[in-house]
Parts: sequence; structure tokens; C-alpha cells
Amino acid sequence: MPIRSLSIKKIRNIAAVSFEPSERINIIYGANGSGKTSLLESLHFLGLTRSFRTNQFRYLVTTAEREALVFSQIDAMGNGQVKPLGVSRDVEGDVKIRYGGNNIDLSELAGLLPLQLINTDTFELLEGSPSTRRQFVDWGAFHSDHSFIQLWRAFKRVLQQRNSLLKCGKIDPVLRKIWDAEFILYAEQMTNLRQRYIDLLMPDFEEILLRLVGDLSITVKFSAGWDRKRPLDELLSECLLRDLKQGFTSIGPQRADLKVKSEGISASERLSRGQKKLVVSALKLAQGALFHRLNNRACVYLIDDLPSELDKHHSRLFCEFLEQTNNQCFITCVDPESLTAFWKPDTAVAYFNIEAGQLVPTH
Ligand SMILES: Nc1ncnc2c1ncn2[C@@H]1O[C@H](COP(=O)(O)OP(=O)(O)OP(=O)(O)O)[C@@H](O)[C@H]1O
Repeated sequence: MPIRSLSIKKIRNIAAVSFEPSERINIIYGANGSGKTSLLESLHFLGLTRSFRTNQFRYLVTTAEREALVFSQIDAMGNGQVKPLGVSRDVEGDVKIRYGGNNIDLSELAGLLPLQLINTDTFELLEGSPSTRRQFVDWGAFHSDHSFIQLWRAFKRVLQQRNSLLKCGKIDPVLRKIWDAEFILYAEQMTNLRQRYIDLLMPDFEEILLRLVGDLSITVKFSAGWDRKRPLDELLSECLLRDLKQGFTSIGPQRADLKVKSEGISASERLSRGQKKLVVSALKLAQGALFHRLNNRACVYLIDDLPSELDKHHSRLFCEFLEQTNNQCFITCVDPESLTAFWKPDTAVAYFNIEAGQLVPTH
């Protein structure tokens, strides 16, 4: 199990909370405004040094305090070797990440604690901009191939350079040739990894979707950001006049997307709220299943208000699926009774009641 113990300080209404979570299922329940989502936010902060609710970090830190801190003992590789992991960040944004007594950077942290979040914002995966779906694809590409992060960084640097040349309104042909050669090299390699990841993910997604929703026709197609049937250098040349006018590169991996459709129509237009939640959850659960197969490690799932939007039958199917995975789950809800009946007696389920930022183990 990844997280053995947790200590949270100065995050929203949580002044100080320490607890030992279950290796499998943790139900955190409490009234509105009690701190359930703040607890999930604290775990998200531990894994990614930021909130999922705000881009303004100072709002995550308890009012009138200067610094948020989450400290944990984690078995990152799932091999029984437990090491301390601590993340702190002050209101100015300065971050410290310590693992096993050493400072580490954000990409090392992301590798240690693979997190999956399912909350109301996850509808964005269907309804939001392509960048949300690129993040989804890149999470998987990052965790399934170690070269992806280098390629992504190299491509970002080339794209910035190319765009700043385009912004000048004219571009030296020799210079353009040099930058385009690099652009194409990284674009192709990065896109191959993204495509390969989606190809690997689809069988898991289809299987999980069938279990969660039954016979709902959903197709997921990766779109690279340009027509891959044609050479990218040709397309870049064709788009040059337009790109010079706009001051940015209009084709390439920075425009990649996932097209999710039901019966040929955009899933965001066609599906009900509950169906959307189940489709997004199936995508995220598929990522966890594939991650486990490729890395022999579990993910940490943060699921805010699991029962919302779902009827009892689908909540049960969701819980039954979670129960059969190896993931460590932190699930919030208002009423614990809405989830108690779903677990087998031998599943390690821990219940915690949160009241005004104070956590008490129950059951
Ligand atoms: N920076 C902050 N400092 C102190 N308290 C805060 C801060 N930000 C938010 N709060 C308060 O923290 C409390 C916990 O909010 P949270 O969203 O975690 O509740 P919740 O249990 O998830 O509620 P709900 O069921 O309504 O979603 C709220 O009362 C909120 O007003």
C-alpha cells in the first residue's frame, strides 16, 4: 500500500490531523463544510504540491497561516520499504519536497505517488478544453515510458522558440529549417508514445466501462494534433503564412486531443450527468489498472462524493470494482450509510468522521 501514515497541517480548515489510513478503502464522511474535500486536497498536495480546487496556492493554506505541510510515510514501490515523504509550501509559493531524507523535484514526486482524482471537475475530461484531455493522456504516457518527460520538455522548449520567432512576423528560412527539424523529431516521438499509451489503455477502458455502465456505446480516439497521414514538414510549410499572422504554431502535439463519442456524437453533448461520471471514472480506473500492470504498483484514488450523480445500483458497481483493484482509495461522502453495505467483510475498509477539520476513526 502506498500511504501508511499521514499528518496534515494548516490546510483550509484542517489545523492539524494525523491518522493511519487503510491500505485499501478509506471512507471520509461528514457534513457540508466539515473538511472532506480539504482532506483530499491535502493528499493531492502531497502528490503534486498543488490544489485541485484553486490555482492560487494561498487559498489552500489556512487563513492567517504562512505554510501548509503534509508529512507521510509511504511505501512508494509497494515492496515494503517505507520512507518518509514531506511536502511543504508557503504562501509565497516556495515548495520543499523531502523523500527519504533528500530533496527531490516535482517529476520525481509524481513518479513516487501516482494519484488519480475523481471529483465534479473531472467532467471537464469530457466537457472541458483539449488541454484537460492532453493532461490525461500525458499522465499515462509519463507513467508508462520514462523517456516521455524528456521528450515533452524538449518539445516544449522548441515550440516556445518557434513561436517567439513567429511572433516577429517574419522568419529566416535557414533558422526555420533548424527549428522545424527539431520540432518534427520530438513531435513524432512524443506522439508515438501518446498513441501507444491510448492503444494500451483502450481494452482496460472497454472492460471497465462494460462493468460500470453495461452496454453504452463509447468510442475514444486519439487525435495527434495534425494529420498524421501527411508529412509534418509539409504541413508546417503549408501553415507558415497563417502561423506568422497568428504568431504561434497551429499544428503539432500541442493541439492533441481525445475525441470521446457516443453513437457518433460528442459524449459531452449526449450523455447524462451520471453516465458522464461513469465514463470519466472508467477512463481513470483504466489508467490505474494499466499502471498496475506496467509497474506492478498501485495508484492512490481520491474520489470526492462518490455517491453524487449515481443511483444506488451504479454506486454499488463502482464500489465493487474499486474493491477488486489494488488501489488505495480515499472516498468522501456526506452519509456513510450510502456506502457501508457495498463491501465484502474481509475488505480493509476504514471509516473516518470529519467535523470542523478534526478527524475521528469510527466503525
Ligand atoms: N484557507 C482556509 N482557511 C480556513 N478555512 C477554510 C479555508 N478555505 C476554506 N475553508 C473552510 O474549510 C471548510 C471545509 O471545506 P471543504 O470544502 O473541505 O468541505 P466539505 O466537507 O468537502 O464540504 P461539502 O460536503 O459541502 O463539499 C469550509 O467550511 C470552508 O469554508
